[in-house]
Parts: sequence; C-alpha cells; structure tokens
Amino acid sequence: MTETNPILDKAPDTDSDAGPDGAFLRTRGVSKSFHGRPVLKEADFRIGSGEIAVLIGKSGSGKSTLLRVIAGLEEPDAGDIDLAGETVVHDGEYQDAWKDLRGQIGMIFQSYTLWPHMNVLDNLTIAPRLTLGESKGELLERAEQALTEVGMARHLRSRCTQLSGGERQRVAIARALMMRPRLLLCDEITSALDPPVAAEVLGVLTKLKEEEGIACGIVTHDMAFASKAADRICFFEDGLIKEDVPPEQAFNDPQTPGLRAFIDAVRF
Ligand SMILES: Nc1ncnc2c1ncn2[C@@H]1O[C@H](COP(=O)(O)OP(=O)(O)OP(=O)(O)O)[C@@H](O)[C@H]1O
Repeated sequence: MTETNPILDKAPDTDSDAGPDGAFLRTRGVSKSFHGRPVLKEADFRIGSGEIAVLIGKSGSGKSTLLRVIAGLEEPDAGDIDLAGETVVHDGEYQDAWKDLRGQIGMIFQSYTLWPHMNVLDNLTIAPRLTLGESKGELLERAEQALTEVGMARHLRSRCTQLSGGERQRVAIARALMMRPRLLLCDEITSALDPPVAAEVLGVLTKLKEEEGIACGIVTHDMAFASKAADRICFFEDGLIKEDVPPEQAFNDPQTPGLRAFIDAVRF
C-alpha cells in the first residue's frame, strides 16, 4: 500500500512551486515605515524550498517586521513579494494571487499563542475548522499526522497547561502544519527554551525542511541555534540585509563591518 501524508498530499508539488531562481519566497525592495520612521528600507530576501534562512541582527533592526510583512500581518509601503513563483505583492499592493497563496504561510511566535484552556486536538483543529470547512474525521487524521511530525502524537488529548515549554512550541509548530504551509516563519521560537529543548525544536524544523521541502525563515538572537539551523545567515542592519552567506562564513569570516562587530559582540 502506498503511504500517504494527509498534510502534504494536498500541498503543491515542491519542485514546481518555486520562482525561476528556485526561491519559494522572494522580497524585492520591500519598505515599511511606522509613524514616519523607516524600519524596512528596500529589503531583498529569499528562501528556497527545503532551506532554512536565519535572520540575525541588532534588536530593533527590523527582522520581525520583515517576517510580519511576509506573513501579511503588516502591510508593506512599497516593494514586491513573490511566493511560489507568483507575485503576491506588487509595488506595495496585494495582488489577486495573495488570496490563493497566503494560506501557504505559517507563522510561529515565541509565546506559542496556544489556547491554554483547550486540549491539543482543539488547538490544532480550531483554525482549519473555521476556515477550511473540513470534516472532524479529516481533521483528526491531520492532527495526528501533524503531531507525529513533531514527535507529540501521544499528546493529542493533553491539556496545553500540562505541557512543558518545548512541548508547547512543538504543538505550535504542529498547529501551523495543519494549514499545510510551504513556508514557515519562526519569530524567536526558542528564546524561552533551554538548549536541549531548543535542540529538539531545531530537529523538528530540520526534518520538515529535509523531508517535506518546507521553506523556513527564522528570526533569532540565539547564535548557537542560528549556526546549527541555518543554511544561510542573513545579517539584517538598518532595515535591510547587508550580508547573506552560509553560517560558517558568517561566524568565521564576516565580510561587512556591521556583521563583524555583531559577531564579536555575541560570540558564543
Ligand atoms: N506595529 C508597530 N508600530 C510601531 N512601531 C513598530 C511596530 N512594529 C515594529 N515597530 C518598530 O520597528 C522597529 C523594528 O522592530 P522589529 O521588531 O522589526 O525589530 P527586530 O529586529 O525584530 O527587533 P528584536 O530583535 O528586538 O525583536 C522597532 O523600533 C519597533 O519598535
């Protein structure tokens, strides 16, 4: 019997959903100001399918804002965003393709944002129940599959208040998987976790990129985590990416003065 994956069976083919340069996500010249103060200044960024790009940089440099703009939680003022080979934002304006493709983006935050009074199954199924109109049976199967992906299958009926921080973060990843994302954006998801637990979360993300071809963008201040997780380190400074290199180069041979000073300051 052929094995099926209910999460991915309905997702687009990984090989055919990237742009011409192989990037699943690309931002070009994305700008965003808050109260007249520019936070993103024509930021160019890309993530390929099956790749983890880690954004590092000083606090307040605009890393989270870039993720939030990509996720559609903040509107860009200008610039283009391509997703799965389609332009979803052009010159700061959402295009028709955005409606079809926005569901391919999942975002996870440091604070888990799980409903504490609900059990794990309810936390996983509430959004697809409200938005996809799928049957309980289908959703149960998907929830089991998503929890298996993150090594939490035995916690289907656990209350979230009974889970440790690392377990909650894995449930938060499983919840994002319920919506069948092809792009996962993670904002400081390990900063409340101790190193062994952060390593478990890293294992989950690595498996998702390698086995499912998910594109993953991570913002973190944890340089040990960044160096292990990243295929590419993107150094963010003053509203745009100043250096985009493999982790070995970022940490051992940074080219720009900004990244050199940053790495010296945070050396672990
Ligand atoms: N909704 C908002 N309204 C007003 N200002 C905002 C808003 N979101 C972000 N900012 C401001 O934009 C700047 C960049 O914030 P952002 O959170 O993107 O930085 P960051 O690099 O992710 O920082 P950190 O590493 O501390 O999370 C900050 O000065 C922040 O106060």
